[in-house]
This record gives sequence, structure tokens and C-alpha cells, in this order.
Amino acid sequence: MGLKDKKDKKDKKEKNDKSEKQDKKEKIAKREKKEKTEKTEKKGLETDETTSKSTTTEANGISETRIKSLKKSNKEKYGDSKKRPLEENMEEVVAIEAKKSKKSIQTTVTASAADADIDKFLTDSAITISDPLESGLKPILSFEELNIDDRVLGFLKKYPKPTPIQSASWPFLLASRDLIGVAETGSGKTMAFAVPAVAYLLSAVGTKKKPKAASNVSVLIVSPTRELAIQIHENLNDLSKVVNFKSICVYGGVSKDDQKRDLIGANVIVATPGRLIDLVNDGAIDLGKITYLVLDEADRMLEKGFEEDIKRIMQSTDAAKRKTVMFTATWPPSVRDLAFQFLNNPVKVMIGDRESELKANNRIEQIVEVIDPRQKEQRLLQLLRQYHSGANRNDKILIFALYKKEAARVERFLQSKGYKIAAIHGDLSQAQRTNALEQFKSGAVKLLLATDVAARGLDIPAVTLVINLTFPLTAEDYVHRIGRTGRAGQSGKAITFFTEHEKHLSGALINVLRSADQPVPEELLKFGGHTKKKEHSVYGAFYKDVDPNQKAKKIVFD
Ligand SMILES: Nc1ncnc2c1ncn2[C@@H]1O[C@H](COP(=O)(O)OP(=O)(O)OP(=O)(O)O)[C@@H](O)[C@H]1O
Repeated sequence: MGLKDKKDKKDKKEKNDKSEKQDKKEKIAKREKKEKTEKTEKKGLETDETTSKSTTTEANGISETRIKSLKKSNKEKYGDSKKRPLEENMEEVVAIEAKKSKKSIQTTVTASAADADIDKFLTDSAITISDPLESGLKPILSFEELNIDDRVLGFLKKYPKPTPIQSASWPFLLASRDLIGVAETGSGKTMAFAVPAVAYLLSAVGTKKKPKAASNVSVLIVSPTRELAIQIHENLNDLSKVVNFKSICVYGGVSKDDQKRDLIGANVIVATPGRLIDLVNDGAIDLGKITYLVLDEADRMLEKGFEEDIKRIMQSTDAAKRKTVMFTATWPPSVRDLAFQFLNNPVKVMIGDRESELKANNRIEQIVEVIDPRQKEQRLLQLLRQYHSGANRNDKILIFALYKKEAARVERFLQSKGYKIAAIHGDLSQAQRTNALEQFKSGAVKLLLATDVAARGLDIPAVTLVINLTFPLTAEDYVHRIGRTGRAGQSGKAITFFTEHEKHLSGALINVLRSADQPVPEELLKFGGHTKKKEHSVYGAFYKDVDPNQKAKKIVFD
């Protein structure tokens, strides 16, 4: 090889080396760029996350095809074992969805509890979670697992830990899922939907100063009665205030103008259906921006009587924007089809051994007395002598009648016997109703006589005894009525008069008693296990059964 050849070979080698180096350099630069992009995307996604278990999803946005393909790859990985369904891939779903939807809630949960502890908690609290999307989200066991504003966490510190319905539903609600939550009376369902409501607001509006417009409302809670709407509003307002949001309450029987003025700057509306529709028709409220809608006492809201109102309310909202959430202590099959018309792939969270579906809080001692209808008032007097005297003098007792006229009559009867008693029913003005409830809540009056307007949701401190003077129209209403005692882990007692007029409900009552391990009196068994199916459209027929001396009349709760 000559000198020239050698030089040519050297030049060629140098050229090759150079281009290899260049290739390598380009490859490294490319890889670095890719890694950087991935990192940035992940960072953006994890703004409020602290561990890899945190997830943020916009369930409605997750494409069915994507979910299917993730399920398939999970199956390939794990076979048929249901170990961690979707969870491993959930971050991928999250990444896709976070990119697709900027509106999903950024506040999520950081599940820090060990799987074994979570499994034990699920079993001990008898929690059943049915998730059609199999997201694999698990309950949280402490407030600290919520990645939420510190001020909200501070507010929750008044409670020792989340109740089971809160533990199990928060991860789903904070991941923007539609949900049905069924849990016993007095188990903290209000906070179960209120905390995510505030998370939605923080996510949608942020903590910046808000414009004082009437169009800011993005959270709507609908309640069947005025008193319950007021109570939910008080709870939500206390919570909203800590993060500078405003909750207002709209309900019938009071001035519309005041409520219209109150709307300015409101973020949350708690409403009864009639007045809400009225204000929407007046153009005072625009429901188009509602992103989080709650039906409290959902089964009641979906029954005939409210059904048309609820349909109208739903139609006034934007279904694509709206997350829909339903909470209740009773979930009869009759309302489920309608519920599913408004829900999108809802998660169902049920607390308690619910084989029988209709279940009373089992910390309530239930006593049923089968008696002659004519003896009811005398027996009531005996009970008051026993439970409203001596050391028990200051105990709060709630007495339920079925009809407004009956309530008014018994109120007069008890007053004539020297008892100080407040009353709440539909024949009274709203001011009288509110005043009666406040007196009873504060303990200024120890006896309250009420119709079913007070059966659902009301959280009255320390009611020790519920007396059912006349059995309600349905076993569900019975479960709600007696649920005014034994709340938030306390125990309570309910005494129920049962007469031959209600024998069509004996079977349903026997089931409720048995499922809560309560004694079933022989006299009740004599009526048999027969249960007549209840239909609200035929209130009149029931009325005839119960009291043949009066004309049929539809009961109006609001
Ligand atoms: N984590 C918690 N720990 C202890 N108490 C709580 C907790 N969360 C809520 N509570 C309290 O429990 C009580 C009952 O709560 P709430 O009224 O929400 O019950 P509910 O499940 O909605 O009942 P109902 O079915 O009768 O409407 C309230 O006084 C509330 O302040």
C-alpha cells in the first residue's frame, strides 16, 4: 500500500468515525428530548399528586375502546386473576385523559394504606363497590390521604376519621365519576358529597378572587324538603367558606326576590325542585354551567311527584359537563331505571350487609306495638310519662304522625295535657316550621310532632326516642323516620304503633326488623308476611286503607 492509499484510508476512517459520532450524538439528543417531553407531561399531570398511586380521571372521557384494550393487556399480564384490575395501567388512562380533558379534577387521593388494611376495612365495614369501569380505585382510611386544600383538611379535623361511605366514595368522586351511594341513616352522607363539591369548585374556579356574577354556579344539590335543603346549605356553607366559596339555599314558601339577590356571587345552590325550576324559568338561574349535581335522598327525588321536576332540572343542565351523584339510605328497585337515565357509568357504593337491600341502622332498638287504633293517644301518654319524666325529662323525643290534620290534632291533645310541644307539618307557614325545628334542635322544646316532612335527612342532635304514632306509607319511610335517632355512631330507640290499617305493610316491616336483628312481635306475625307494593301515585288508596273516615288526599312534602 502506497503512502497515498494509506492517507485515503485514514481520511475515510475519520469520515466514518465522524458520521458515527454524529449519528450517536443525534440519537442521544433525540432520546434526551423524548425523556424531557415525557417528564414534562408527567409533571403537568402530577401537580397535586405525591405518589404513583394517585390517579386523576375524567371517566366520561375515557374511551371504551381504550378501557377494553387496557383490560385486555391486564388479562394477558395477570391471567384471570382479578389482582389489581386496570390499576397498573390506570396512569396511562390518566395521562391520556388529562391531556384530553383539562377540566378533570386535579385533586385526587393518595392511597397510602396497605392493601391488607384496605381489604380488612372493606370487610369490617361491609362495603360493596361496583364499578363498571373497573378503575381499581380503593377507599381511603384517613383524611390525610385526600390531596385537598389544607383549609378543607383543617375543617374535617373535627371528625376523627372518614365514615365508611366517605372513605369509599371520595376516591371515585374526586376522580370525576358518577356515583350512587347507599348507606344507613346518620352515616355522614352529607360530607360524602360536600367535600368533592368543594374539590370541584377548587378545580374549576381555583382560589383566585371570583367575579361577583350570578353565573358562577357550578354545584347544585337538590333536596326533597325545605328543612333538609336549609340543613345541607348550612353544612356546605360552613365548608365552602373556608375556601372562599359561597353556598346559597333556594326553597319555596319564602320571598323569591331575596333569593335572587343572594344568587350574586354564589358558587353552590342547594334547592328544593319547585323553587329552583321557578327561578330557572324566571331567567334568574342558569344551570348550564353545573358540573356537579347531587340528588340527596335520591330515591325520594326519583319517585312520582318529583320525577317530572327532576327531568326538567336535568334538561336545564349540560349532560356532557355534568357529573351526577345520588345519595340515599334506601334504594328501592322501583327508582333504579330512572336513576340510570341521568347517570353515566356510575360507581355504586353500598355500606352494610345489604342482602335485604332495605336496612335500618342497627344501632337503633326497634320496638313495634300492635295496638287498637283507638288506643293510640292513651298509649302515647303512657310512653311520655315513662320517657319524658324524671331523669329523662330533658331527652328529645320526635313523634311522627301521617297526616297534617292528625299532627295538628295530637299537638292540641298533648298541649291540653300540659306538654310543651313544637310541630312541623305542611299546614304551617315556613316561618312556623323553621321556628319549630330550631326550638327542637336547640333543646328549648323537647318534644316535636311532625309529619313525614321531617322523616328524611334531618340531623337533629341527641334525639333519644322516635315514636311512630301512625305507621308511614312505606317501609322506606319507616327506615328514614327511625333514622332521626342513633346518628353518627350513637344508639337510639324507636317505638312504633302498628294497627290493622297498615297490615299490608307487615311483611316489609318484618323484613326490616329481622335484618337488623330486632324482635318481631307475635301480633305482627299474625298479619302474615304480606307486603302490598307501594305506588306513590295511589296515595289515596293507602289513605282509604288507613283512615276510612276521611277523603283521599295526596301528600305534599314541600
Ligand atoms: N367523619 C365523620 N365522623 C363523625 N361524624 C361525622 C363524620 N362525618 C359526618 N359526621 C356527622 O354525622 C352526622 C350525620 O351525618 P349526615 O347528616 O350527613 O348523615 P346522613 O348519612 O346524610 O343521614 P340521613 O340518611 O339521615 O340523611 C352529622 O352530625 C355529621 O356532622
